[in-house]
Amino acid sequence: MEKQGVRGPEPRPLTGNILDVTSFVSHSTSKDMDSIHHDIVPRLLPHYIAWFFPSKYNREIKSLKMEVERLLMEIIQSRKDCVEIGGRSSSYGNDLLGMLLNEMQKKKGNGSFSLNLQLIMDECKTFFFAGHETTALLLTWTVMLLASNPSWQEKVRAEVKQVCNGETPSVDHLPKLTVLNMVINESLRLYPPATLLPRMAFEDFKLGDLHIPKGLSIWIPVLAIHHSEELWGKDANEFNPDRFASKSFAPGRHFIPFAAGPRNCIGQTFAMMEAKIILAMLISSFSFTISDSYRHAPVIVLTIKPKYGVQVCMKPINP
Ligand code: HEM
Repeated sequence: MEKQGVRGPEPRPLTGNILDVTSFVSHSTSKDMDSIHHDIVPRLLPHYIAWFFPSKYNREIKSLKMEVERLLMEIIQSRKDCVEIGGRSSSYGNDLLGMLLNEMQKKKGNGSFSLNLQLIMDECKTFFFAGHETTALLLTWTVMLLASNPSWQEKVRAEVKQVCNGETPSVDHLPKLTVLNMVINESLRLYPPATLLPRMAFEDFKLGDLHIPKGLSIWIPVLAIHHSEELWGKDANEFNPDRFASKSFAPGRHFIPFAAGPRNCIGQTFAMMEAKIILAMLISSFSFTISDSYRHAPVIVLTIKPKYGVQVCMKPINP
């Protein structure tokens, strides 16, 4: 990790978190199904009971759920009104919600699987949940890394200046922002927003020396894989975007921030495009350093978040 100009505590590797994750995974794959059930069911039972208990917390969750559904229903209804009442439009729109509503209308009454409003609302919730915090965290950690590594910040700024030439970044510019792409990949490697991928074995199979029985839950430890010295070398815990410059680098094997295979992230290209545009705009308008009040404390609560936030000092750059 470069140290020039870094104020406040130096970002530290994530060893503690990685060990926790690894030990959980090896624990859960080395036991047979029966003992796992014996272990896990008693541990989870209080949580199930707590879930249905009408506590203040549970009442708040339910009321927030209703509020989200009410807001979504309002948006859906206004789209429907445009087409069905006013005849102001022949389509529900060309965004995701519009496409789902158009599909629901087409399939109505033809006997095949049809979408209903509840399913559409659930899809909207999935996309919001899957797409919002993950992208926000990618931006947060990348800003922290750039603020702590001024020479990489300069390299990205010079590239954006040369490629975009003062224009707002467009779809034509994005493939040319290769240094920015390397920095984003390195940020996703060090701080993958989705730290674990839960899977379940649908049939018995062998994984190396391990026998995996049908029905076993397997948690793929993304964070541990991304920090493995065996896979990434001695500097696995350091910020070194250059590792992504190599042509021999094979995405999808050791680098899985968006998972891999048929259930990988459907929003991957969108998220990368969004991140590149936002970071390119930010870096061409501001220079930033990490604040003295920043405390490096990544915590894992499904995603990996900075416990005390990321405070940076921003200075406008005169064009
Ligand atoms: C940096 C940003 C993002 C990261 C790191 C990320 C990561 C992931 C990962 C790891 C999965 C697989 C989860 C699993 O298999 O257990 C996933 C699935 C998914 N993501 Fe993303 N995601 C990001 C942004 C987005 C965005 C912007 C959207 C939507 C606009 C999105 C929508 C989805 C959806 C719908 C799925 C479920 C796909 C399926 O099950 O077939 N994600 N994401």
